[in-house]
Amino acid sequence: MRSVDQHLTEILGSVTALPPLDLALLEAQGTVLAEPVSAPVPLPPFDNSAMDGYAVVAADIAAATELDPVRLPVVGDIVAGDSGVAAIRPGLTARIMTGAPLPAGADAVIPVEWTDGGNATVRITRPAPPGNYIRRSGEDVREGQVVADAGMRLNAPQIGMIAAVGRSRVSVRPKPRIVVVSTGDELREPGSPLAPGEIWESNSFMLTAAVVEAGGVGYRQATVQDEPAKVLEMLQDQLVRADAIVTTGGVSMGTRDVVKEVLTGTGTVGFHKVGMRPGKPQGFGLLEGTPIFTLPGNPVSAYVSFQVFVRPALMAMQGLAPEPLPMVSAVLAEDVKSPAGLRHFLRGRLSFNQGYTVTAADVQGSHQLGSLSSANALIELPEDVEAMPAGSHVKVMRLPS
Ligand SMILES: Nc1nc2c(c(=O)[nH]1)N[C@H]1C(S)=C(S)[C@@H](COP(=O)(O)OP(=O)(O)OC[C@H]3O[C@@H](n4cnc5c(N)ncnc54)[C@H](O)[C@@H]3O)O[C@H]1N2
Ligand code: MOO
Repeated sequence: MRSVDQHLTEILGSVTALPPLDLALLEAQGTVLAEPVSAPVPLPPFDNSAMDGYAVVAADIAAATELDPVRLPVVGDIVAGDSGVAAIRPGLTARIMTGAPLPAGADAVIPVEWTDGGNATVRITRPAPPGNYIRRSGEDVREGQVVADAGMRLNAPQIGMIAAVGRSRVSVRPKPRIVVVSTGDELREPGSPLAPGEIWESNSFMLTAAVVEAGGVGYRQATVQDEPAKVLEMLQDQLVRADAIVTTGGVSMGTRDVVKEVLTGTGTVGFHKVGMRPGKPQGFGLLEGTPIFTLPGNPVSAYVSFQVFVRPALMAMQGLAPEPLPMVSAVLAEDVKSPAGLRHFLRGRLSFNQGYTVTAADVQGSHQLGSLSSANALIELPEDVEAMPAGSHVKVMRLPS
């Protein structure tokens, strides 16, 4: 039997970051930048007004009050998009709109609310210091500044930032394309009727969704029968569209454990008992250079295996650190038991009230998907722990929410 850490080390030693791809900005949403993006010009590129109002020389209005306003002739109108060649001299003002370039000679902007809004002449009722409501060139981003670094996932703010520095395309690590395959003669498509002995197929739906949650593109492949030639042919057919393949089922000790049968000795695929519960029977290797993860068929085992082994690999393929899901320390609400020598992942409910508390689900069988779907966390108990009393601090992996 190998440990969880040994199995993960083998996996991470075999997967590499996907080669960068040049994508149009919106196509790059959710991908990870492969190179830093920097600003070719400062932002804002020019000094401009933060308010709709009047550009003035601050000294001209130093004595302005409600009772004794300063009157200034309005010599022009400057709107956003103007070329910025306008200028004023002391004693004059120009009407200016938010985002419009500050005219040469002006050193303050007076919002229209501090004036009578005049067109030819304006009465200003309050003084303002130099710099008032002026947005200076470069005060957002300096010329040459890196605004998004390699390794950053492109969410809405980063996409906005990259557009704001004038870039329409970016070099990114594409989302890994993961083909998810279920095997089992007993499996039927949801929506179709069940004959005796059959169940509705759920693993491939769950894991295709988990791939998306981990930043990949999931391709759900229809279930194949437990027939060795068909399984191998289907897996080989999938290689053209897969950066990795994830299978569930057919990897333990049964007479029809077809995934194990056809992949043993194929490529570099190896099968191991891993010291964890759930998720003991695992397979991993490269099939014509493509990573393949053969996860156990019990639904909870498949899910936990995905989070523990496949997710970190997906991170690495995106050029990210192979992080586990976020972990927090929580206080156990009740006593728990754990099998000796195995890392135990218990489904639980994590709640926050000044600190985190976690309650293990009542049932923990690896076929009991109900307790996974109502869990929001996995309690991770180390191999050397056999019991933990209520009140102990435990490591808890938060499930994607
Ligand atoms: N003699 C032994 N038997 C088993 C062992 C063992 O060590 N010795 N290990 C057990 C453990 S632990 C697990 S986990 C399972 C893994 O079995 P397989 O990976 O071979 O999976 P299957 O036998 O195909 O299925 C197991 C179980 O899960 C259901 N299943 C499978 N695929 C799906 C799916 N896509 N959607 C929903 N449910 C699925 C399947 O019907 C079975 O009930 O082996 C134990 N046995
Ligand atoms: O290890 Mo199996 O994956 O628990 O049910």
